[in-house]
Amino acid sequence: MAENSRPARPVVLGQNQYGKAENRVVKITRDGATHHIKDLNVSVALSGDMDDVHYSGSNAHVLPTDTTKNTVFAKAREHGIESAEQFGIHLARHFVTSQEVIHRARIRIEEYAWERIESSDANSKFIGADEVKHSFVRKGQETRLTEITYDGEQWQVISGLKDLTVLNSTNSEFWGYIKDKYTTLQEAYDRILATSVAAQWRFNWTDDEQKMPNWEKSYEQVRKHMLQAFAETYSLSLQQTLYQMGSRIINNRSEIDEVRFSLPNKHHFLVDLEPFGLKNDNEVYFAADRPYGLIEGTVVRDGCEARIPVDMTNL
Ligand SMILES: O=c1[nH]c(=O)c2[nH]c(=O)[nH]c2[nH]1
Repeated sequence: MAENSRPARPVVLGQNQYGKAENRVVKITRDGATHHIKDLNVSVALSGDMDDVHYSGSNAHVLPTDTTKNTVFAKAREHGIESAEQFGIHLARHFVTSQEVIHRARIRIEEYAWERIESSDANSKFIGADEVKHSFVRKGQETRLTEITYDGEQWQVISGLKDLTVLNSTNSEFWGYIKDKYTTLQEAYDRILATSVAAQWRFNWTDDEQKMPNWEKSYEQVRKHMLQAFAETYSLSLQQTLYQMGSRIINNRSEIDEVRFSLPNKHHFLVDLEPFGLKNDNEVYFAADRPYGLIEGTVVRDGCEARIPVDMTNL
């Protein structure tokens, strides 16, 4: 057989590519008290001289997918994420120019957009700004919910929302918890706190003699108070934040007697970049999707009954 010619094969390998898909990288850039967030889902697909690994199992030309994952996180720190396009171009160039055997890189990126949470009047006077500088709500509408029950005499209206995703890039700690022989969690003194809020609230309008609430205004105000309480609470646990969100609603909205929350703790783990000689001072995070802590609870006006079914909020 002539050198470089391929052996005759009855079955021939066609197009192929490989890499790590869906690297969930969150980059926080701190400009004093003002934080900026970039939240990406980055998928890497590489192709090149990959015949051998398929035909014979030789890995000599394989840059491990694990390395492509590490590269995404390290480059987020080293190069920064100005835009998804700029980051994708940088990554693709890196893979193709740093490894002779890689001839083509395809980088696909989904970007999740966030906007800042507006401050309450009291807090904006306190911090001197209309927005909380480290608090964000995911763009895109949440789903609004309602359930109405009528038995010919009494009304029960429970309204709510789901998929309202919020994030604080600072002002969250978690420490002082039970440690048993299975505990490995390190105490956190400055962590990301993120959740996708599912909440339901019960109106105290129960009969036609009572003045009916303004449902539209009520929804808008509940949502606002919920977001502001999330943003403005210095949190020692998601449980504490849950209670603050509920009590802010109960204290500000006389038409509501009870709120129930189901709050998944959307964990963001600081990526260890030390092996690549990089410091990671609360900048680059891996946004894990599962498993997640699930924090649930009811907040009720003193003297009122809790009637929202415990397992309703996950629907
Ligand atoms: O806010 C939190 N509450 C918990 O109960 C908990 N448990 C955990 O591992 N992390 C956290 N965070």
